[in-house]
Amino acid sequence: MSGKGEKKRGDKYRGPVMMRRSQIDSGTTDQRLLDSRGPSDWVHTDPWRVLRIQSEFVEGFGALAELGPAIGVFGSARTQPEDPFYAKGEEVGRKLVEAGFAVITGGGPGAMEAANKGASEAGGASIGLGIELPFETGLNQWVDKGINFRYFFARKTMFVKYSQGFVVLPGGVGTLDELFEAITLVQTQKVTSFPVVLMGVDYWSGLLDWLRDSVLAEGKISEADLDLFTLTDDVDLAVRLMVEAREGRGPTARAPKQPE
Ligand SMILES: C/C(=C\CNc1ncnc2c1ncn2[C@@H]1O[C@H](COP(=O)(O)O)[C@@H](O)[C@H]1O)CO
Repeated sequence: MSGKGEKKRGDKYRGPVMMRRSQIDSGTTDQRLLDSRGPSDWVHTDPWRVLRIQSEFVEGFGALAELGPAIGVFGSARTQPEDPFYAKGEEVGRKLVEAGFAVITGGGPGAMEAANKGASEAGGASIGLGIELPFETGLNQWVDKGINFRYFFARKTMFVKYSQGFVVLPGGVGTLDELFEAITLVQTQKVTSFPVVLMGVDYWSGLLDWLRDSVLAEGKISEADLDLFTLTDDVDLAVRLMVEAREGRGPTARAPKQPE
């Protein structure tokens, strides 16, 4: 080597960094990594968390990239196997698979387990996006591919990115959160052609009545927003709406937002 960039005896390189005189430190990068037993407070800092968050996106995208068309199924973690909606969840999972969809759930117990069971027994892709909770439940036994998330928001991104529609079985706050997340994304046209089916007429009617009688009446939503979901007990109808959306002939398709 010659000229300005000439490598001199005594120069020390660490990767692309050259050090001379007082800047030279001892040992190798490997040694510093493997030998260090310093304070560990930094693992609880936000910059470190950002890397963990990033890794959840990387793992999620990597695991689901080749999934093919999928439908998210939400519903109560507390639905017991003897509840009629457990059987309904199984039917939803099975019929979605028969229509060529993968099934994505929260990977937990109850309605999630039911949908995973139906999907797995039908020989389809049964996916569970688990979430770390203070009361650990783990992935249900019918999840055939599972990812465990620390962060709800990373997990939610996976649901929306890899699902082409949602079927929502009766549930509590977790289910309502997922339902309204989906509806917000459709209403604001962040996602298009995205059917959302509320399964269980008796269970969900009160919510729809309130949306119409209070929220719409007070001008907080528009009439068209009430058409963003379909209320039914009919699993075949739910699946048909998903198929129609996949084929681009769904009633839920809204004009895509103009590029900014
Ligand atoms: C409450 C119990 C277990 C909780 N375990 C969960 N595992 C995975 N995902 C969950 C869990 N709890 C809630 N979720 C998510 O929210 C929805 C269900 O919430 P809900 O409040 O029960 O309606 C569900 O779709 C998940 O994505 C032990 O019984």
